[in-house]
Amino acid sequence: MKAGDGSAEAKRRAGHAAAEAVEDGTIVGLGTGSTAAYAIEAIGRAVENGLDVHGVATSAESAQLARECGIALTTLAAVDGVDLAIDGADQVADGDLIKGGGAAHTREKLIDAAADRFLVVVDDSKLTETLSWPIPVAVLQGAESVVADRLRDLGGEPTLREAERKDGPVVTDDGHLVIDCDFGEVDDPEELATALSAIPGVVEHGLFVDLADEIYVGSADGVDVLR
Ligand SMILES: O=C[C@H](O)[C@H](O)[C@H](O)COP(=O)(O)O
Repeated sequence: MKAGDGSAEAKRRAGHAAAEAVEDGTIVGLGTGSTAAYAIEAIGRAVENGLDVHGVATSAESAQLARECGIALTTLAAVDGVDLAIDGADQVADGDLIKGGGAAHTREKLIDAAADRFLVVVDDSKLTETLSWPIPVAVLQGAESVVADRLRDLGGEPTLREAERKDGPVVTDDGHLVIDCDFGEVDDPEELATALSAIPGVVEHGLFVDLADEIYVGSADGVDVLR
């Protein structure tokens, strides 16, 4: 499940601009998805030219790309902190995000929230007035039907995410299932985020409230940075 239909050029611009914020000797959170991939590739080119960084990957996908790009990897457990994280988003409204279109939001939130500075990279198709994209909710295996009932109690329409080119549901890098829950327009993201986090069996949800420090928005004209 993927959001938006932004141009590759707009994504590339956002990813490359954010990668310029990476400083020598730092620990960098490496986001997941097609836009974050442009940032990872740009960091990789900087590493080839002598930049010394260690990456903390938010998914198997970003770890693989980082290795291909020559970026040394470490883990959250092995470092004192993350200096900067660069990650994509499926929808952005008033600085809040919906993430998890690639089912990576659990590790993404852990690493993005741990970073001193969290840069979001999106193309301009992701910007909206009010968040309304179905919210990805990672759940423990076996908890999907009780969590779905609780999501309906909150006014949502839950759908278990089905895998492509595999029978059955999507299983995340950490072995969880994903329910995409449509709440329509989310007027109070913080209230909904708190309610989702309180459901037993929910591992993590894709509402990222008040976490982003800067949002790099790529478009046909260039890059705007929203703070
Ligand atoms: O789980 C996936 C992540 O949250 C991605 O960062 C998000 O889906 C955006 O991906 P893309 O840049 O490919 O639209």
